[in-house]
Amino acid sequence: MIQLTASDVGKKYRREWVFRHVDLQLTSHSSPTGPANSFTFVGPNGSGKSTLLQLLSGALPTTEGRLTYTFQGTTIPTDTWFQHVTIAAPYLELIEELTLREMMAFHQTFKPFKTGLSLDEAADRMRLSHAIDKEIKFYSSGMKQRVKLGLAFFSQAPVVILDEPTSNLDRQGAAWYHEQVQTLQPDQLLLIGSNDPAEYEFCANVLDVMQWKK
Ligand SMILES: Nc1ncnc2c1ncn2[C@@H]1O[C@H](COP(=O)(O)OP(=O)(O)OP(=O)(O)O)[C@@H](O)[C@H]1O
Repeated sequence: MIQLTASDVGKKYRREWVFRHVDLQLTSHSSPTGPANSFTFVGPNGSGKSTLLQLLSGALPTTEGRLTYTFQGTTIPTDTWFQHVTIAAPYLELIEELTLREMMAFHQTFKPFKTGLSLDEAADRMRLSHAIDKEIKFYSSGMKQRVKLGLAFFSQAPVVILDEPTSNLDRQGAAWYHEQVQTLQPDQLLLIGSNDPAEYEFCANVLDVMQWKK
């Protein structure tokens, strides 16, 4: 079981607080069956969803308060937390000079895929078999988004963070996203940042970041 705890966390850019006094306990399911447990952070543009997700991923430091991470009962040092997290977000770019095959092989040098998933199978699950040997710079924005999401869905990571997951996806792409979410395992924890109710309709835990802006 994976657990993230935020205790009185706040983030300030220059002189402005984005949010303060965030207390959270985010835990994956302890039962070995069923879908992954998920939490969605909602709020208007600029309210701090992406900032909070980046803090929780360990990519940004907090200004005040404390984040603690435990995996299977053991506390994980902050500087190795990133090994447990996979993230897909608009501000995280793919290496566009690589082909999809090369991108997936590179990604797996630090985040292996779930056991047994080959590169060809992964491309097939992204619906990108036909473009596996094409450089990503020649992909459409929807194809790139499927690559970002696929890398997150298929990685063997206990925490999956998706910021604006269906941006650039058409209706078929959005349906594909919903299918893939269902394949996350019960011992994985899914965290979403969203403004679009259709992307988190399955999620039982919806948290408005505006509550931490007072
Ligand atoms: N690197 C930065 N330096 C200074 N201010 C920043 C930085 N990143 C974000 N901010 C500010 O922090 C606030 C929260 O931004 P954030 O991107 O987290 O919001 P968001 O809820 O994800 O917005 P959106 O829905 O538009 O993606 C905004 O006021 C933004 O201008």
